[in-house]
Amino acid sequence: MVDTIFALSSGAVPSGVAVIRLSGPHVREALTALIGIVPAPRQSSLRKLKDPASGDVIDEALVLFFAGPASFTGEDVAELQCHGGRAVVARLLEVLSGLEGHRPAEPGEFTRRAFDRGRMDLTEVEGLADVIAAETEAQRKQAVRQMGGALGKLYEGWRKRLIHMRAMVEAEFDFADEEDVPGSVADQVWQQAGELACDIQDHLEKSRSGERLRSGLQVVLMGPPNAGKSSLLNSLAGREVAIVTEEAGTTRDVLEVHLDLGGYPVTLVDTAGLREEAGRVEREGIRRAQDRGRAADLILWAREPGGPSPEQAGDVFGPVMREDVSVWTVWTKADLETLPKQDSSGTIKEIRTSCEEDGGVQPLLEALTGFASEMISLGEAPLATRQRHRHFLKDCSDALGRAVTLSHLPGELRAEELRQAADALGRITGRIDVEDLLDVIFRDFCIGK
Ligand SMILES: Nc1nc2c(ncn2[C@@H]2O[C@H](COP(=O)(O)OP(=O)(O)OP(=O)(O)O)[C@@H](O)[C@H]2O)c(=O)[nH]1
Ligand SMILES: [K+]
Ligand SMILES: [Mg+2]
Repeated sequence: MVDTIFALSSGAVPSGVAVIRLSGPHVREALTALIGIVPAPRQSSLRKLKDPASGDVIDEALVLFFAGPASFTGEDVAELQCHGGRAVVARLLEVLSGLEGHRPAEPGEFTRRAFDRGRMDLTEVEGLADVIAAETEAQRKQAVRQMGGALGKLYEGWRKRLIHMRAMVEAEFDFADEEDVPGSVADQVWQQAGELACDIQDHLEKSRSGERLRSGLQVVLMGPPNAGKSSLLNSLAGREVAIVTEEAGTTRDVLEVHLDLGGYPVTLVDTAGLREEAGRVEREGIRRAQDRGRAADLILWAREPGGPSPEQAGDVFGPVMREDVSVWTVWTKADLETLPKQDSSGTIKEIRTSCEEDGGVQPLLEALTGFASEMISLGEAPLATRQRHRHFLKDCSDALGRAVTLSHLPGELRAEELRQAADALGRITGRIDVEDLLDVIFRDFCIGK
């Protein structure tokens, strides 16, 4: 028989209320041991929780019982909403450990059981993890949508269409000798397959948006030592995160803050000033700065009056630049000197800032917010949110592309490509062989979920 698992599902104690959750075949026994009865399902009742060994009252709690399979995990589930005192929670967990067939849950194990019993597909599981991790409004929206099944439904719909197409093609093989089957069924199928290929390609192209929203945009501050990068980070974050001194080479490690810009998540990264001659520690800092720059969605080049442009920075910055990443020039210390006339060609974005003036970084904040909303366009259609989705979507799109374009191949081979395309989608939702992926996906969860 499977174990009954239990865990503290609410946050750190002490807290006003703590929720201890149980799931498994012995939940009814546990309730009988603790409160003397199994309460009616889905109705909360106030009960005294007693240690079954001594009869000692541990706490008073609201007790909820969900009879399987109509529960989160599909098993019998109970929730004990007790007071969130350390001793209360510790004692309850200890008592539960002592009960026959009970053990503490592993991270993500409740959700794993829900998945194993078909209560959720993998995209819903991932959506749930994202709801728990969401830090901004746009992230929350996307996660709730995915948890509600929008993405899984989209993929399942496509998969069903592919299965249907394949059935049509194969039916035609079976009836190929018979006169009364119209020869154009397969032609229609290949046309539908072509349309679906376009839909999937379109979805794939937008997938970066969903991934960016999930993980946050990476905006990296770079520039020569003393350009004012750390001061900018502090001003944008509204708190003293980084050390600022007049000494060139103050920042060595990479520092980051999470900003919520109009609901969009932005990770702002401060880095060591770039220069050719540097000591050992600083050189390592510069290497790390270059690594972060290479992974950036946007680089803010900090330039004080008289300082070098990105192009003038030479070998320390040159290798960091990529075709597809924007670099903005952020003029710093604008309170000190009148800035040179700005480049009006429109090819490079230039923004004036000062950390010594009220509202001196406001234009930069606004520009960043605009950039984030452009990079992450959250429309009505659900977006792929993980590299994993993109990987299998690409497999699907490739197989479908072959099925559609290789019209000189025998129908059997083209039908096989349709099967592979459908299977790739099934791997995203977890409908087919994803055993190797499950540990990775559930590992991200906290205990109690
Ligand atoms: N007047 C004025 N001084 C500034 C401004 N921003 C930064 N400074 C000063 O410039 C100096 C360097 O600032 P930092 O923020 O440490 O510069 P950094 O680019 O992080 O320097 P490193 O970490 O050493 O590469 C400090 O003395 C700051 O007080 C500004 O907007 N106006
Ligand atoms: K400095
Ligand atoms: Mg610094």
